[in-house]
Amino acid sequence: ANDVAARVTELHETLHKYNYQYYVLDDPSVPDSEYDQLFQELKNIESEHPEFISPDSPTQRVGDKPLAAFTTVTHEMPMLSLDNVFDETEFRAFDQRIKKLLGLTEQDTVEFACEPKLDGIAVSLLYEDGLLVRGATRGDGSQGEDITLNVRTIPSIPLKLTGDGYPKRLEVRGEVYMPKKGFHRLNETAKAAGEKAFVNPRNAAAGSLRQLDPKLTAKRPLEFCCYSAGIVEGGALPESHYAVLNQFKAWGFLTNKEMACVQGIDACLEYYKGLEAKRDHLAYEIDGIVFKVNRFDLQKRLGFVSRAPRWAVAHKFPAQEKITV
Ligand SMILES: Cc1ccc(Cn2cc(C(N)=O)ccc2=O)c(C)c1
Repeated sequence: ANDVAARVTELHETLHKYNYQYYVLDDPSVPDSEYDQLFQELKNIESEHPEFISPDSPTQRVGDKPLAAFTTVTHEMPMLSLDNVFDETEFRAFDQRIKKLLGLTEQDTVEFACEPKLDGIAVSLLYEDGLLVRGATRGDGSQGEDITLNVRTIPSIPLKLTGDGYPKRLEVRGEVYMPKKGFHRLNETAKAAGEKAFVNPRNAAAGSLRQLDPKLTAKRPLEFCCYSAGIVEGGALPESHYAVLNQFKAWGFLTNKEMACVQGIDACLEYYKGLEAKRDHLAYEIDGIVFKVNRFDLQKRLGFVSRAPRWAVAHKFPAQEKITV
């Protein structure tokens, strides 16, 4: 039996590696057929030897029975909302306020982390000893719904963290979204089946996460992109936001390949204009750019006003005329 155990371990490690290459690096080293062959081999071993089934096995993503209802999760750390700015004047005022509060001069520049604001659903993922133990929606920021069974079906959400050095308890926050291609394919299928179409990818992602039956969620083309940490216990993270995102990528999470770290508000405006120009060609819908003061020590000095941090804003794009599908 220990050669079965050895083979199971080897299959876990190999499939985990291939998933990472495919979903996080977007650079598979083997054809889908080879992945599928190993996946089927693991499924066969598990059906003959159920004692070898573990929660982090790639075969355990789709739960079999629907929930009667979602239970409520109280976030140990509230999931914050961001202040919006809508134009360059407001954006520059944001930068001025920060420099004033930090005692910086006109000539000084603050380093900002820049990320597209994906138009999806904010989700919290809790990992204990590297294993995914809970997924929850943001809800009202203090309480959300437990959607663990549904987030497990999303291939770009790791069931087990990659590599090592992660904290004992780590909460990873990010956006669950539906890429445009998957959205249009889903609506074609819905229309062909005489079902209602979704108005936009954000609603489609929300509707897919709110399914009580994880088998339905598993059929929806959802992705997860991380954007911050929540709880960190029994370990430490890097000292800046951008470094944390790169660390999350090493631990198995998808990060947005447009993300950048720039010096000063003028560079932020260049980044904003650059991304606005290519917004229609992106594989996913975005409704602005999130700019964060990159260094955590400066974030701490700036703090929050009520629930929104002083150190970050979402700089929104002008609303687009919605095409009716
Ligand atoms: C049959 C089949 C198997 C796998 C996949 C997608 N895919 C590929 C890999 C890979 N190439 O490393 C890894 C994970 C994964 O999910 C598709 C689309 C179809």
